[in-house]
Amino acid sequence: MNKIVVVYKSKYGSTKKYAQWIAEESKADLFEHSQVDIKKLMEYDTIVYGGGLYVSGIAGISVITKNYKALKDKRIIVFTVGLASTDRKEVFSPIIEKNFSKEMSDSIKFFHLRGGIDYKKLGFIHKSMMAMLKTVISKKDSQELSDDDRELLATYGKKVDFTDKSTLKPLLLFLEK
Ligand SMILES: Cc1cc2nc3c(=O)[nH]c(=O)nc-3n(C[C@H](O)[C@H](O)[C@H](O)COP(=O)(O)O)c2cc1C
Repeated sequence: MNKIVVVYKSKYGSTKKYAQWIAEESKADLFEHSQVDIKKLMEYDTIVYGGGLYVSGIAGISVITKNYKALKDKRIIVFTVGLASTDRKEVFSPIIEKNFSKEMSDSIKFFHLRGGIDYKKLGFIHKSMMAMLKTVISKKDSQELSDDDRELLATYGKKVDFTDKSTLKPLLLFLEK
């Protein structure tokens, strides 16, 4: 039997929502990342890890990367949840390079999903970081702006939610294999 576990770290809830959907659809066990250790993870054949993106870091990913030696013969799937649109591979290659060794990235299967942001709910540090990012983007020439830059400027200070269950289809199909 293929025993599946979904583990996630979510600061504001988007990653948690996707993790719950995946666990429901694949009848997997579900844990917040602080509830698992290597002993728990070793009980499963397939590990799905989801983390929110914060300045290109994947929240809580060390539970996989630090334990990779013990986990490497398992099927590992990592999904990231961020604001950036997910159709541009060039955005995600550096994120994978930053968070994983070559050995890890060759054997882990990655999926990228869109989350959301509610500026009212951001903590002080995150609010300041987003304000700095807005300042940097605002200084760019308009020809230099990416679609994501334009979207950030248009939605800055507001609430946006791009979470969409249907975007999980490729991940769920992969899990069925
Ligand atoms: C300080 C900060 C940094 C962020 N950095 C990124 C980033 O590098 N790439 C991205 O796509 N989204 C980024 N985001 C957006 C979050 O990834 C997005 O809000 C996501 O839905 C968070 O998921 P969570 O609520 O499950 O933690 C950032 C948000 C904040 C507040």
